[in-house]
Amino acid sequence: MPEPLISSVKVSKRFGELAVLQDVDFAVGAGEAVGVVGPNGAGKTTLLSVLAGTLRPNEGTVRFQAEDVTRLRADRRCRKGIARAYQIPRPFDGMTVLENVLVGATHGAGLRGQAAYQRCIEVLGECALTEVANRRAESLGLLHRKRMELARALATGPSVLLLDEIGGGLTDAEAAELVATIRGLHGSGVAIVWIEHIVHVLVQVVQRLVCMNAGQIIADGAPSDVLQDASVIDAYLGRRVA
Ligand SMILES: Nc1ncnc2c1ncn2[C@@H]1O[C@H](COP(=O)(O)OP(=O)(O)OP(=O)(O)O)[C@@H](O)[C@H]1O
Repeated sequence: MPEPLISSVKVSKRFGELAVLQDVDFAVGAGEAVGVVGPNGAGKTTLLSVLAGTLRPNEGTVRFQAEDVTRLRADRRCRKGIARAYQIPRPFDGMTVLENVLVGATHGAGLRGQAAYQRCIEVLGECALTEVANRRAESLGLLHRKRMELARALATGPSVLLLDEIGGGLTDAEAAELVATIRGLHGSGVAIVWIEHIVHVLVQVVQRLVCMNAGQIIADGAPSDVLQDASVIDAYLGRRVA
């Protein structure tokens, strides 16, 4: 087996007495798109935080590009190529869309001057934000805010993009537009780990689905197989999905 791009190896995380992750082995290959589903409180966001470096596991290791990054801070991991976009976009108000994305290019990727600006122009295009580049972030609607959250993460030049329920709150038409954008990003070679409760949206992008329950991975495989897995139906879906 080749070394995965990013992985957790026997990762456990506790909050006080609460065991939120238990011995979780999770691996994503370069350029792969993996969806993560599971009931509320299953530990999905915690796993993403452990991969991104905003949470330190109690046991186990996180590896990225064949390096043990368990003790590396989130900003250092970002420089190496691990970027994260949040469910609730966190724009810098008072700044334009372009300026927000520039923060990702300068602080996240360490680019300066023309190189940073050029990266932003490319990313704004990839995220269909060119037309609103000079608008203030706080004036944007939800879909554009989500796109900007993506663009800021993308401007850091990631090899893997960690997405946490980025489809939440969108209409079906808006979600379809976001799917098209994320498919484009994946097509350009960025690996994607996407937590999402809207399963029919998720499976339009990912080739592999992981289901978590009570801090453990209970299924991992092709989306069609995982969605028919009896333990996944029991723990999460409640019924078979077509
Ligand atoms: N900082 C924290 N301190 C204490 N408990 C926490 C903390 N963060 C998460 N938890 C608890 O850990 C458990 C797992 O939370 P997590 O957010 O990882 O679940 P999730 O699968 O992402 O759920 P959801 O689908 O609702 O977002 C929950 O019981 C949650 O309340």
